[in-house]
Amino acid sequence: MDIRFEQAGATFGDRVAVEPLTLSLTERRIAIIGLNGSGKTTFARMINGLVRPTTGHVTINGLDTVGDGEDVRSQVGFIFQNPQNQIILPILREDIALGLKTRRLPVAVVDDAVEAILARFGIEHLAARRAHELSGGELQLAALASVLVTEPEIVILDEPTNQLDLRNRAQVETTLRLLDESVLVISHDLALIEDFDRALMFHEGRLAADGTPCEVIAEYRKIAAP
Ligand SMILES: Nc1ncnc2c1ncn2[C@@H]1O[C@H](COP(=O)(O)OP(=O)(O)OP(=O)(O)O)[C@@H](O)[C@H]1O
Repeated sequence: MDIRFEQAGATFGDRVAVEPLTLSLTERRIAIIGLNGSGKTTFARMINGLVRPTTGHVTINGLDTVGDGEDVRSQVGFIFQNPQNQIILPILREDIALGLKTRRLPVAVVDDAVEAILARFGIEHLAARRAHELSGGELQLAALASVLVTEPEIVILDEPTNQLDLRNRAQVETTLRLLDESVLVISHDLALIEDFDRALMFHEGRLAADGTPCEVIAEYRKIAAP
């Protein structure tokens, strides 16, 4: 994977959410940390084109997030802070199949892919369940399955362990550890990201630290200290 920001920044009205920055991300597991409102989600949304840069360019494997938006979104899966907002169809199996059906793939291909992803996450028993009945952890895994079934190269997760109990948190943590895809994780859960390949810290819209999780977490503790 090759994510490049070239003097790319984002403003909403006169509010600067992400100041223009230039960087290249090629590591497989990247963490994004920082205080509330520091620009993490905006930065992540710029990667799949959900937020267009107001200055500069963002490219993913050479594709521009604005000019090649559709191709970019097929390469970058995004799992939102509240996975319940992501599940569209009531029955989980149908929801997981949706992303493939919109690509007009043959039914047998869709069915095989859905069964494979359910098995990969060990959630076959949830396939016929209604999404609104699922627990937070089950829903988090279901949202991951719905995104990964379309085989994106990069997966972005916005606070994947937020509001999860210890058991569900461990389940999601293990799942993340075993993913083959490149992952970018926004998290306030520092234990989750401590063995990642690289960490970025945002502060007041600026990329304020970039290095190993150990180095960046130390910077974060400094700015978070009262
Ligand atoms: N759609 C929007 N319209 C206006 N302002 C926005 C919008 N999205 C984000 N902002 C502002 O941009 C800044 C950065 O927000 P962002 O959601 O990127 O922060 P964050 O670091 O992800 O925060 P948190 O940890 O609380 O989720 C904030 O001041 C926020 O109010």
